[in-house]
Amino acid sequence: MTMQQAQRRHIDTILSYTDEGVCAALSPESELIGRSWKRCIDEYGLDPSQPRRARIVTHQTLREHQDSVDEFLNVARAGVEQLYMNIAKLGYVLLLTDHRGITVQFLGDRRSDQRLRKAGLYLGADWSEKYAGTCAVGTCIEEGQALTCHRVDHFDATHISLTCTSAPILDPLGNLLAVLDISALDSPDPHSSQTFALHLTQLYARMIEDAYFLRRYRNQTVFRCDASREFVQVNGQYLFAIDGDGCVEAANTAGRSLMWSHGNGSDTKLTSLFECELRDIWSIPYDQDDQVRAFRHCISGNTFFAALIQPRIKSTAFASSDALPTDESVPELDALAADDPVMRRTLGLAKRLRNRDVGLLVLGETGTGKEVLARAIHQSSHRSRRAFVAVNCAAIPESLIESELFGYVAGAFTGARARGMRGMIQQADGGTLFLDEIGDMPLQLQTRLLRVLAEGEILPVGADSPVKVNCRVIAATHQDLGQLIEHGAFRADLYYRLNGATLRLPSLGERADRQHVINRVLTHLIDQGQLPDVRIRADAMSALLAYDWPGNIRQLVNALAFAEATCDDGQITANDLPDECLRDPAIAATSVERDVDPDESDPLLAALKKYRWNVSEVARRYGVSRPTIYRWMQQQAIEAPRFQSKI
Ligand SMILES: Nc1ncnc2c1ncn2[C@@H]1O[C@H](COP(=O)(O)OP(=O)(O)OP(=O)(O)O)[C@@H](O)[C@H]1O
Repeated sequence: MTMQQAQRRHIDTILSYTDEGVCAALSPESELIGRSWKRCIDEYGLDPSQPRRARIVTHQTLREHQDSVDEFLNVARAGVEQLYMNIAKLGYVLLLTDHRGITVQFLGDRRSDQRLRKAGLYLGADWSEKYAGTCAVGTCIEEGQALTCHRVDHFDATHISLTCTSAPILDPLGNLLAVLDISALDSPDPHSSQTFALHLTQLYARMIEDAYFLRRYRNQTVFRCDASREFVQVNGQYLFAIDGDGCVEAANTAGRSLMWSHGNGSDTKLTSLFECELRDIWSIPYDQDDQVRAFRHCISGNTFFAALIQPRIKSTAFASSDALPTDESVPELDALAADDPVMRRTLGLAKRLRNRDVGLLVLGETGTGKEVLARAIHQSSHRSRRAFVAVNCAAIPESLIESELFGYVAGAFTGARARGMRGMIQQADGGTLFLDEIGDMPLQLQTRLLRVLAEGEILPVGADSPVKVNCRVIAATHQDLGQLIEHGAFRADLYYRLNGATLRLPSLGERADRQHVINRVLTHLIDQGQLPDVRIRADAMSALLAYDWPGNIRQLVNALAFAEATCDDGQITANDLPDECLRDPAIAATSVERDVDPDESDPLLAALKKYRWNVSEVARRYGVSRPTIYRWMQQQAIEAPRFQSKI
């Protein structure tokens, strides 16, 4: 049969499948192929009688797809090349696609270039099911499992001479990251000829996935275990990145399946997965020959052998407050809190990491003091003699942020300074770069920033050669970066690069040491010459402690400045505080109303009359400040009678 005849026959098969919903050519185990054909017809509206040419995306689009998995591609390279060496002689080519099915890496025989390109076995080829129809990559993406799409399993008649085998590669959180595929232009007829290809592809996909996992969690302790004592160190199947309390922060696919078998997908402690105590885990020696210990799995009762993989930066693995001493005194950091448990933990971690070059991510609501913490870390570190450069990614217009951050050379663009400009990253050389509101950094710049962090060099706008920089990066945000990653607005690899450790700042309303913060902020404002020497009286302190501070420490700073401007004799009383810091005025009003003239329809006017237009007294009764009473009077057009005091 000629190729044309075979294609014609295939089109007929699919058309009859469309009409009858069954196909004798599909074996029962091809249920998944049948489902994909159905999707092609019902969901994507593909027409089997109109075979499509392979779609190769433009160079620019390819770059964008490659950039989005940049760090992963670096890790995957060795595994991909090794697999290709094993299969090239058998006539296979290798494709690595991103999670959308775009081929971001390709290894094939140059001599067959033309044929491969035509068949879509090429860099930049789009193998999404939506475009290419049923195929190994696209169907693997949709079904989330490894498969072989052999010859007439393909939907599109152009592909029926191909045999393709794909396996998914997941990131440490279980999301699809990439698809590994091996394909051949020609192959023997039986489907079973590809069984070995399927096993090999799955094996390498797992190896690459694990290499990426270990890379991502290189700064953390990884608990690696396997049913075989001999294999655990070379190729242990189950990987768990753990913190100092033995909590699992991430697991590879095999590890996750062990957790699920436990009926607990997240928040699992190793001590509830295996019959052991925390000290049994930490007593596994890192540096001795016999590094393996046996543990019994709680559910199955099976024995697993475990080893620990040491973090590259030891201290980040010991997030637990009892794993390392935290009583070291670091005045710059100690000053930020008194007795609040969350702050104690945060500052303990900051102390341990202040002299490490690991990226830090500071999380907290707006105004909780993220920049203040970043400065304190810088001041207490060996970088303190060099610059601390703060960049607010949300405040710089998108059009300027690139040149502000990376700088530019003379004549780089119209309007540029004649001598060029050193960007903020370069200004922070030797010191600390604080990237505030990192969640607002445009995606394209995230890619460039990732390179800076990975390679320690920047390329100013318009420059030919990169410049070396060595700065410690502390990033901060009040946004949920996990959600931004899910919506494609933030790069997962940048997140992991920035997040060597997370430092959380509680909101002011939650802090057990609010009084310390209030006193410290006041002292700070006075020391800085921003306020004269004032004192907070007890009634004001009670009100400040009772308030929930939605604007956190920034709001506190403003409230104290306001109160100082209103107070007499350098003493801040409750009356001097802004309204919002006091009791709800409506509630206050009801208590005032009780003892004023019931015939007066306006309670404020009644109160003013009752207290002989003594605004301070009325304010005190309402529990608000004098300016508030004046504002209310203005709003209600109430005018105080002239010479009231003489009446
Ligand atoms: N421990 C502190 N002592 C004195 N002042 C503080 C302290 N923490 C924060 N502040 C003050 O509170 C204000 C807000 O602090 P900062 O800018 O660090 O908050 P932030 O969390 O970075 O805010 P944003 O999310 O809006 O960027 C600043 O005026 C800062 O000086």
